[in-house]
Amino acid sequence: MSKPSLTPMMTQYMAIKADHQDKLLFYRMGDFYELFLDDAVQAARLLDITLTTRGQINGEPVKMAGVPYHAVEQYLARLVKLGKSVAICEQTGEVGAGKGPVERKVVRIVTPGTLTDSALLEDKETNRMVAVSLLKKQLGVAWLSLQSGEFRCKIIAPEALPNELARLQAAEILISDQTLEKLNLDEQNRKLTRLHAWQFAADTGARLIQRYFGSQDLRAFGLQIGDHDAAIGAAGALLNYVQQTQMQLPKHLDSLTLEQETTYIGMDAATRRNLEITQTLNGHKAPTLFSVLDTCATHMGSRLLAQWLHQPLRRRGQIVARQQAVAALSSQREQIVTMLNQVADIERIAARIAIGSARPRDLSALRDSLAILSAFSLQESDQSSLVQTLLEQFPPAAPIARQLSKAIMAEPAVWLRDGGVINDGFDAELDELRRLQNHGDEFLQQLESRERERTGLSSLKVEFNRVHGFYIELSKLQSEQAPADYQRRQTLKNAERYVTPELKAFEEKVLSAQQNALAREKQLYDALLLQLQAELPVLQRCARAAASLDVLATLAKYADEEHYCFPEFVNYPCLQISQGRHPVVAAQVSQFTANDTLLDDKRRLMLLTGPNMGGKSTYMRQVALIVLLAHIGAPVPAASCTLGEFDQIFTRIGASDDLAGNRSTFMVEMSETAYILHHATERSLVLMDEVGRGTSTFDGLALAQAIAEHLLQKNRSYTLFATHYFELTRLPEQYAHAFNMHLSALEQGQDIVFLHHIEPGPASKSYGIAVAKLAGLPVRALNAAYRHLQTLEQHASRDQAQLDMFQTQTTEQESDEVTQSYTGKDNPAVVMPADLSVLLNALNPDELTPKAALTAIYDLVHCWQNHLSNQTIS
Ligand SMILES: Nc1ncnc2c1ncn2[C@@H]1O[C@H](COP(=O)(O)OP(=O)(O)OP(=O)(O)O)[C@@H](O)[C@H]1O
Repeated sequence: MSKPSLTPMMTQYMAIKADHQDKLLFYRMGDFYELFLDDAVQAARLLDITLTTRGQINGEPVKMAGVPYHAVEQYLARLVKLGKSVAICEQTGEVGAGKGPVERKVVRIVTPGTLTDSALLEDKETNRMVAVSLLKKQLGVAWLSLQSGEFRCKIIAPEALPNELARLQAAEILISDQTLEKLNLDEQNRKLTRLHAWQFAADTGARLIQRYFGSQDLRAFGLQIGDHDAAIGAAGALLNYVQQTQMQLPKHLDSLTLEQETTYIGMDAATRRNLEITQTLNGHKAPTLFSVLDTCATHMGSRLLAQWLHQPLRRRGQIVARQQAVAALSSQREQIVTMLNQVADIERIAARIAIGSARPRDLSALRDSLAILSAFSLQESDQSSLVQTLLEQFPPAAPIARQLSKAIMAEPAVWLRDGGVINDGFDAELDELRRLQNHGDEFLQQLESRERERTGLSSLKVEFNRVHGFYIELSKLQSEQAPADYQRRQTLKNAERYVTPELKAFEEKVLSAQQNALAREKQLYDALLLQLQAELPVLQRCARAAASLDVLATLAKYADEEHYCFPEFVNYPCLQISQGRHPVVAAQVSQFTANDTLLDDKRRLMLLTGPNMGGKSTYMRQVALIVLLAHIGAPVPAASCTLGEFDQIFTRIGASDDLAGNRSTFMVEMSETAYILHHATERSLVLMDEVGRGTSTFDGLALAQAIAEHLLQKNRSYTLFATHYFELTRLPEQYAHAFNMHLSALEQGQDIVFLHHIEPGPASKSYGIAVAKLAGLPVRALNAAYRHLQTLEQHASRDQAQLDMFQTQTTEQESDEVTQSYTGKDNPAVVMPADLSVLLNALNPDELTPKAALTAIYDLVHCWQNHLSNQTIS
């Protein structure tokens, strides 16, 4: 096949594209970024832009789509949200400098995990890139945020990966095909970026880490070749990827830390979802725990709050230090908020300084923010050592603020290329160039009056425009008398424009002064950025301290205004909450009923019953959210709260299909339950909401009972177990550590009033039909439901008799066998040996409909016959 004949520009395009096959290539042509061929087709579909053609290759039109350069950020943001990476190719050579197309180069690669541009980032979210590496059965995870400089790694069990990714809320996941094959990750996941396995090699990783931090030994980071190879490889892959996409390694990354499993309270992915920490179950951003609590003054504070909520601490010392800080800030909250309201997002500005993309307005905002922070003090900061440490981070920024005040104009231009960024008096050379330009006005005025006098022409004016530069203008009428040294430049309808040698010489001087001034400003600006890069650690410490102060002051508001209390931590098993509230639901309903909770070593499993809509899910989540808030050092929505030690929170709430993962609702329910039974300990909080309801009644009941028993006997976790299976409320008869509670409701005729109040003992009824009535089910259907309910209850009383016997026979050791014999409605073996007197006792003739009476007679006869035949056999 003959080689396609390409234009020089297409040849250049193809060569650049060959290095960026897996990305969309934005190829700069004048005021547009153009995409060609398949890239154009993809971009046209994803961005809804017009697909056109330009030229031909082998007789086929070349598909092309473009976006204007000034609006590129909004297009990039959309592509990145869709998980695409984009290579930005700029014109780097002089136009017309040589033969062929102007020189072009890829200057950066925009990927979901490496964003730093404020236009492409969510203000309140931390963008993290995570690398995953499996080496000899050891799974290493490393993560990095280019905006905050966070850089950490961890060794985890392979099955914990989905939970870790959920905790880190990864924007991009770097992984090799080999690792992906062995892990249970969805290959279609848009966040995956596949890299070669060699990029995760531990020895290369070690070299990159040591070189970046200028250290001789990995042990400084708590890492060791041989012990932590997978984590080292993952961290190395991240550094390499940043270098490749940013064309540099920015200097602001934190010292790499190895995170321990015991640092935070563990929460699996399902728990984070179910507790609606930063996202609702429907995928919305509000109302969530975060959206309700977040009144932070700065975006840095909001991001840190979200981070704290996803990483509740286990170390008591840290928690108590935060509690003390919140308490100390309470009386000075307004002062802090007023101050922070004037502080910009220093963390993100620092990141842009690190990669050299900070704009003039970033620096003026930084200057103002640092000046405010470094002058800030609090009177009663000595009540908390944490607050004192935070405040100590601000004064070292004062010299940077002073330097910026000297260097940057009060209100600099948006773009450096327009000039007007560097302050007057900062640089003698720049001042001189500017003087030349400004002096120009005086010169022009003098010239104008001189020429008027010389020519005696009253219409003479000296002016300037961008196209023609400086000129002398005369009206048409007087143009006849123009002196001989006036050279005509332009003819208008009513005027003539001229230049003189003197004016030309002046123009050259001014224009070159202008260009030189712009070039000098750029030089000075770049030098300033370099100086600031050396100050990055100060800036980052300042940003983090401001963010922490913001979050602590925000939490103080809840202690003051919403009557939240500080939990007390004890060294014995205890989960005691009095007058607890659900922070999100309480903010939404007009009157929230506060409720108590008490679990301890003797009360391990609460069986929670009550009508639909009675408040069971709300109550259970409220307990988990209070435990979570307690561990971020926040006050909690309760009158008092005492907590023992906690290691993990698990929830099995609600039913959702995982169609993409090829798992039915029931399968999801059981996999999540299996995970809990395998991992929960006696320090874990477990919420089980209606487990077993996804299958047939008997299977569901059998499973629910077995799961509750497992939690009681094996896991011994603090468990809240909500159920509609009333049979389960008998568990406390067998297990001393189980107890019943219910959410109360009042029945008024066929209607129901929810009290939402928790009370001891099991609920007496489920009120399902009353709730259906509230939901507006047609009267006809409701009446039919009442009739069916009556019939079913007659049958149930027979089944209940069987269950009674079944339960009295059960011992703890036999419970496994019993669960198996209790198999389901399709299995004839379900019929248990029946006791006639129990059946008869359960009958209430006054309440029987004729049909139910007939069924009861059949049952009795059947039971009697069984009894007789059993006797015959024995
Ligand atoms: N303590 C409370 N005080 C006031 N309102 C409450 C309280 N608890 C719950 N509610 C209200 O009742 C609604 C239903 O609560 P929830 O979903 O917790 O009930 P449920 O018992 O879990 O229902 P179901 O069994 O149908 O899942 C909530 O959306 C909330 O509006």
